[in-house]
Amino acid sequence: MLENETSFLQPLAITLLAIFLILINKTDTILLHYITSNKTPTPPSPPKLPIIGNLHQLGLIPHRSLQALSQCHGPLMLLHFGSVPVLVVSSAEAAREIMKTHDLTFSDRPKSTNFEKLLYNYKDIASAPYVEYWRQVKSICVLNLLSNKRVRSFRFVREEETKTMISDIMKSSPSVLNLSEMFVRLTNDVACRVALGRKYSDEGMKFEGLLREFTELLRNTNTGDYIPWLSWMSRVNGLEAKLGKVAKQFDNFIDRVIQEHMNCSSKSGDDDQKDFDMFAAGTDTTYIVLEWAMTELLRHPRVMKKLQNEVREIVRKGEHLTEDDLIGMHYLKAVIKETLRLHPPVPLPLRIAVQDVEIGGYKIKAKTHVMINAWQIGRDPKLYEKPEEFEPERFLNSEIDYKGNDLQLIPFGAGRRVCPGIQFAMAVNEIALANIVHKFDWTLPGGASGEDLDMTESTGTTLPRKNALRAVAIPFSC
Ligand code: HEM
Repeated sequence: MLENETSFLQPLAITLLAIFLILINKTDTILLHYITSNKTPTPPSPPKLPIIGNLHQLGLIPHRSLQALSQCHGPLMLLHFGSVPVLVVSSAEAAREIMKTHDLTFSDRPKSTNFEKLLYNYKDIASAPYVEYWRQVKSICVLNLLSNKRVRSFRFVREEETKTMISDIMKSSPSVLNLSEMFVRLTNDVACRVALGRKYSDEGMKFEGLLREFTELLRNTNTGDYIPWLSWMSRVNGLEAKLGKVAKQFDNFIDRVIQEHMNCSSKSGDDDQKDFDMFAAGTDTTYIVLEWAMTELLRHPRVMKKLQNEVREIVRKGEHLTEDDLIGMHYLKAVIKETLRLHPPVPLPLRIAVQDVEIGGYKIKAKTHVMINAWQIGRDPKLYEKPEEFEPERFLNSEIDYKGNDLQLIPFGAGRRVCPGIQFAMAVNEIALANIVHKFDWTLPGGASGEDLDMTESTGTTLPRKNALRAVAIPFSC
């Protein structure tokens, strides 16, 4: 019986073992198939060179070179700047994935030696890591300086400084004016008065020169950030020494400001810390809007005339233009919006992935830098008719806004790290532009035509004109 049973069990055991082995083999194959078919690809990449990766493809005007590359490789492409992977985002849908859907994953900023040296080891809001410190300083800054209420309360500063600019223009008419310089001074003076209690431009070129060097250094990138073993270059080419010098001078300046505040017992040292961003993020962007708006108006006499008509109808000649008058100036707002679409002062806002994530079917690894091509998105023919034309009318009856809700227009970014200075910047720009076109008619030096106006863009993280904008003001007489 037992023998019989054994003889029955033996083939059964062999059969079971065989089934088991087949199953294992099958499971293995299924698993392998699953793994291979589920292996998420990385975004398309143009071929790269050893050591420098794709850095050579950036050219002098990166947002334009990246636009050309994305036309071959798509709205999500992976480049390598030296050893650093950089995801370049070139469509509104892809930007939505980064700045809205996966905002938390991309809530950090890449490190930069220049920011580290100039901004007290990332103590400013714009480059601070996404931690409690960032949350606190951003809310202090918004509460004290940038909320709607606070921005409204600084109205008299904007009106006074605009008046000073208009009277300077009046004095120099009909000579050729450097408008770029005037716009820089206006925005710096407003920012200094609001954040530091007084302006410093009346101390002559020393302060303005320091601010210029400071913002230029922040605009530039350091080779060592992308190719670490080449970081010695900044010692040889003088960049490190310059960073040290400017950081020291800026530190002395801030010390002086704090001392002045303490003497007046009006502000605490902590309060002054939040003020750095007024220079780092605020002034090097706001004036750029005025610069390009006037450039486009000089190139498009039809738009200039239409804007002047609107402003001059609301505020008659000889009357004083105030912020109350801006409410009805819809064309003015459309002109500024159109300027922000074509010339976003920060063309390539930067983020960094804090963890692995899948975007648009592609795998993005933690620590990948992200560049959102806001400049290209604003010129996307799928989103805008005749995208290269300056036509403020497109925004007259449009709901599209620039506050970060409509990803097709993101000059101020979007999501958690959106710019908190939108109201501040727009308030300065609107009153300044309205006054400039209200009080003067404008021509180009030597009677040049608008079509001949040089449109070359500067290079760097912000996008001013390469060459200063010069024009002639003729006081409006009838
Ligand atoms: C037209 C003028 C301005 C433009 C176009 C602009 C643009 C931007 C952009 C694109 C960002 C990055 C947003 C993102 O990553 O999503 C940013 C961040 C920032 N901006 Fe502005 N900005 C302007 C004016 C200002 C002003 C006037 C201030 C302050 C007075 C300011 C303060 C900041 C700060 C503190 C951040 C960092 C926010 C963060 O990282 O959480 N900006 N800005």
